[in-house]
This record gives sequence, C-alpha cells and structure tokens, in this order.
Amino acid sequence: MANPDKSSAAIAYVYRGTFVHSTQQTALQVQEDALLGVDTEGKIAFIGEGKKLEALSQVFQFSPSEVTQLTEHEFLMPGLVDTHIHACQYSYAGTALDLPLLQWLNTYTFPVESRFKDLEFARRVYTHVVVTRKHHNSCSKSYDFGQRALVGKVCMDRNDSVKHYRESIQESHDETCRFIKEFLDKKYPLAKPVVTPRFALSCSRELLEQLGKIAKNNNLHIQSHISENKEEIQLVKELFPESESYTDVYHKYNLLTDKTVMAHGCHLSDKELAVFKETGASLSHCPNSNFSLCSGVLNVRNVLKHKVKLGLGTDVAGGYSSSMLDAVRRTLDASKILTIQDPKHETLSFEEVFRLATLGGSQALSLDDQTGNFEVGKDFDALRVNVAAPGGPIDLIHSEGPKTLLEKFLNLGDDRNIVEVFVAGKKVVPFTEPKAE
Ligand SMILES: Nc1nc2[nH]cnc2c(=O)[nH]1
Ligand SMILES: [Zn+2]
Repeated sequence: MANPDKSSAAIAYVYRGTFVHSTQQTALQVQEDALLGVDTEGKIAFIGEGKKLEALSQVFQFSPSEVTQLTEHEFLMPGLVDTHIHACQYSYAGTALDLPLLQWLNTYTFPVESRFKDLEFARRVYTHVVVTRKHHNSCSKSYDFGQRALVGKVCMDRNDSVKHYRESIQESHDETCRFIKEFLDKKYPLAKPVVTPRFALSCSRELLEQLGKIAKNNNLHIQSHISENKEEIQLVKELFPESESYTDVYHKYNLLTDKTVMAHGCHLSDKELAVFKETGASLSHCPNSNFSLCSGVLNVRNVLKHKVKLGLGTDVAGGYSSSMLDAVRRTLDASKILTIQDPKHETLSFEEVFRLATLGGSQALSLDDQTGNFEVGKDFDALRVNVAAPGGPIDLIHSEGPKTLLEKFLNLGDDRNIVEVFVAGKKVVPFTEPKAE
C-alpha cells in the first residue's frame, strides 16, 4: 500500500475483489478480497486488503459505499499488450494464408498496402481495426478511442515485385520525419511514433543508416522484423555479405536499442540472442503468424534463458486472429510442439504465458514504468473479466479458485467475458462517446 502524499490526485473509483497480475519474480500473483483505488489521473493510487477498507477510505478520502464489488466469478487483470500488428493488413485477415513469407508479401500484402494512397480506403480500414480490437481486449486512430499505441510508418526503398509500392531513400526519410513531427505535435497522451524499417530485405544500407540516426536523434522506438523464415535469412546473407548475421545488419545501423522491438526471431542463434540481451532490444513472438506462414517455431524458453525481453504479438494479417487470447493459446501450442519434438524441453506454463502477454509486452515496448501490472503509480490498464458471463463461452460447473478462473479465461474465453476495459484509468469498453462541449 502506498502512502498518499499531499500532491496525490483524488480517488476516482475503487474496486474490491480478486486481482491477478505478474511481477518480475512471480508469473502469477493472486490477491483475493483486495482493494484497488484509481485516481483522477488514471493511476493506481493504492492496493490493499479488503479488510482494511475503513482505514484506506480515511487515508485516501473515498466513501466505502462507492466501492465497486466484483462478483465471485470476476477478476481484474492487466491489459493484454499486442506488441506487433499491421493495421493496414486487417482487411484480409483470415485469408491468404497459403504461401510462405516472401511469396505472401509479394502476392497479397504489397498490392493491398499500396492501396492506402487512397485516404478514404485507409480511413475505413483503420477505424475497423481500432473498434474491433477494443473488443478483442488489448490496446491508427487508436488515440481517438483512448487506446495506448505505438504507431509506425513502414519504410521500404527496395521492392521489385510491386514496382509502384516503393519509396526513394529521400521519400522514405522525409515521410518518416514528417510523420514523426506531425504525430508528436498532436501530443497524444498515450500514443508514440515508431521508426519502422520494414525489414532488411526491403531497405538499402543507406536507408537503414538514416533510420537509425532518426531514432537516435529523437530518442524514438524502433520496430521491424527479423529471422522469420529461412529463405528470408538466406537472402539477407546474400544482400549483406559484410554482416556476420541478420542481427548484425540491424546492429550495424544502430537499430538495436532498448526501445527496439523485433518481430519473430524464430531462427536466431544463441550468439544473436546475446546481442539482443546486450543492446536491450526485445522480441515480439507471433505464433499464429509463424504457424500460418509456416515460418518456424520460436523457442521462447531459450529466449528467456538469454534474458531477452519478449512480448506476444498477433501480427495480423500473417497471423489470422487479432485476439491476444489467440496469441496466448498459440504460444502455449508452440511450446508444446517443441516438447513433442524434444521431451526435455520445458513447456511454458499458462502462468508464464500470462506474464508474457501482460508485463512481458510492456517490458518489450519499454513501457513497463507505466503499465503491465498492478503497481501503485502505474497507469490503470485493466480488464474486468467475468468468467461466467451470461451467454458467454465458458461453462462453470463447480465453483473454482482464481487461478483456475484465469486459466479457463485464457484457454476458453472471448470478448463476451470482458465486461470492462480500462486504459490509463479511462473506461474504453463499454465505449461511451465523449459528451459534446
Ligand atoms: N509477417 C510479416 N513479416 C514481414 N516481414 C516484412 N514485412 C512483413 C509483414 O508485413 N508481415
Ligand atoms: Zn509483422
């Protein structure tokens, strides 16, 4: 429990019931009959025991009668963090999954993305992405709907398959600078721009170098793809013969920093993982995409052994589902496949995967000082889950403890179980239109 200092904001609301979250030390920490207060700035003001209600209400100046009591099948958990999604690929999610990565990009992805020159097309797709994903339980127009987001403008100055979908180095550089400036000028409280070289194969050395400099000079996040599929890795070797590895290509151009998140990394060597650890760069594990495009199976256990930060991603539309619950399930499947192949492999537990989907994601994005778990002073990013929601997908035959309720939700739940979603203390589901001034 925190001591309120004189400058702390007033309490906006208080929940009482079961809370589950992760810490660095414990994959799943359960607090039963606990109290959690959120202040008017959307931050967690206190967490304490239910039986201390009287004392807490006096210290933090709220009325015990206004506390919201969760029911026996409900709990609060931190928001699920999707560390990698392509908003512009959302329109064909669930289709076009019959080709491996490079052929998939040339045949389906580049032709669709090139249509975003048409602003009306772009607006229509992006609005759908945010509205749908809110109901799919995680964090672009995200900022209009109160969601937390890192948003990048994809850069590529190399592309031979769809000729009209390629920038010059100058265009890519200038558009990135314009995008960053306009984005920062809007002063969105929860959204940040990200420097985004698509991947090594679609960028010249000069462009990679310029993007590394832009990120460094403006202290920005960086995102890209790495070591997703074997054919891609072979081509990177041929295009960048001076580099020792795929990781080395990005490292050389200062694109691996503690604010970098690289998607996939299915085939990284231990030596490359050591570079990730050393630079503080993180990985986004996107198992649905890795299965759908037959790219590979990331050994998450090995990544964790190297102490590389790792979060989960949906990677729509290489991944066909925009649900983070799906990412949780596919992560467990991927781990079990590795155990089938090698019984000595230590399968990930659901508690570990829960941590990857919440705290792990916030660490991968270097946002763990603000979000990822329930710690006093962090933003209140949370889901209120009702495992027994009427008309929902889960049949509760017996009364179950909180750990089992979480496991059931992760394996069987969907948005019908997500009663409320909070981002920085603001309720974004159910969504209510802001009142007109
Ligand atoms: N999955 C995936 N991998 C990529 N590598 C380069 N671009 C992409 C993309 O759009 N999706
Ligand atoms: Zn991707």
